[in-house]
Amino acid sequence: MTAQTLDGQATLNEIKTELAARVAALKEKGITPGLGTVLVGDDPGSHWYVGAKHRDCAAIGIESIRRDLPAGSSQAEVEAVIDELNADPACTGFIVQQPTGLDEFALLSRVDPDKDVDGLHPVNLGKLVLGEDGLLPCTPVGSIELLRRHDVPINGAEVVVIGRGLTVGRPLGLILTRRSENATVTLCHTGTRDLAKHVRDADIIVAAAGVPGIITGDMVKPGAAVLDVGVSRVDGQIAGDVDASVWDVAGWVSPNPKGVGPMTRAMLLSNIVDIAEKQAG
Ligand SMILES: Nc1nc(=O)c2c([nH]1)NC[C@@H]1CN(c3ccc(C(=O)N[C@@H](CCC(=O)O)C(=O)O)cc3)C=[N+]21
Repeated sequence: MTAQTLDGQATLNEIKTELAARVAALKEKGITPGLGTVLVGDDPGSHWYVGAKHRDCAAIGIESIRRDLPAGSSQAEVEAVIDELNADPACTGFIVQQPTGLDEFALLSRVDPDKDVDGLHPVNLGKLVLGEDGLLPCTPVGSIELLRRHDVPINGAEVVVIGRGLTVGRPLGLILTRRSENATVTLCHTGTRDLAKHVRDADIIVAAAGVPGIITGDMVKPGAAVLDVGVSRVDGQIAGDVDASVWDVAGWVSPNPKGVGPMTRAMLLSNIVDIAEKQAG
């Protein structure tokens, strides 16, 4: 048996077509959505992600507002740019990428929660915990959307999430246990004593550990859906958390690259269009 591919690249293209129509309808009402990015430093990976996000925007009619700051920028310099984008009516929403070395919590908290298209502002994470509507983080929602669009059943499913990080594992556990998703979630992490024991029972496995090949075929229940979210670099190549042996056992696997990465970008675009539509009334 070989698993069905959860093709994130093809799904991104499908979602872009849908969003382009919604952006066109907004433009007829005189509204042009705009995505802002604040990028600090010269990490090549981060530059690639930000570039890809602006290319996605251009393809569907969203304006780009790009602010690249040099490595070593001060807290006050980054905060001034955040204040500027908070106040800019052309900026529907924005993200702050790679502020390593600075007080990240202070930066996140300074973003207007209504423009927080990363869904990582404490108000939006708090709303998620409280069960109120707010902006949601892109990678968890993109992972769920990838499953939905391939008809992988989520309601009642046993899901094992590996990784408790802020951008994926922790919010994903919260989203999947909402009534609207209704999954049973086991959240595994570096303190988990017997990972294989938990993974064995899962209908859906979300590997976001950042440990290359940590999920192997012998750990997976036949027919399970496996999402490979982990991104490591081995000899310059992207290495996911999912070993090649999983493809012979699983029912569905998301490749890496071209799996969850493009879906993260799709949900960023979707968050922007959602905000613009709400403003349009
Ligand atoms: N504030 C903030 N927001 C982010 O959304 C954010 C961030 N910081 N820091 C870094 C991570 C990483 N990230 C990715 C987005 C798309 C791909 C993606 O589309 N990757 C392609 C190709 C990757 C390649 O070939 O290099 C793929 O998976 O097929 C990957 C990674 C967003 N991030």
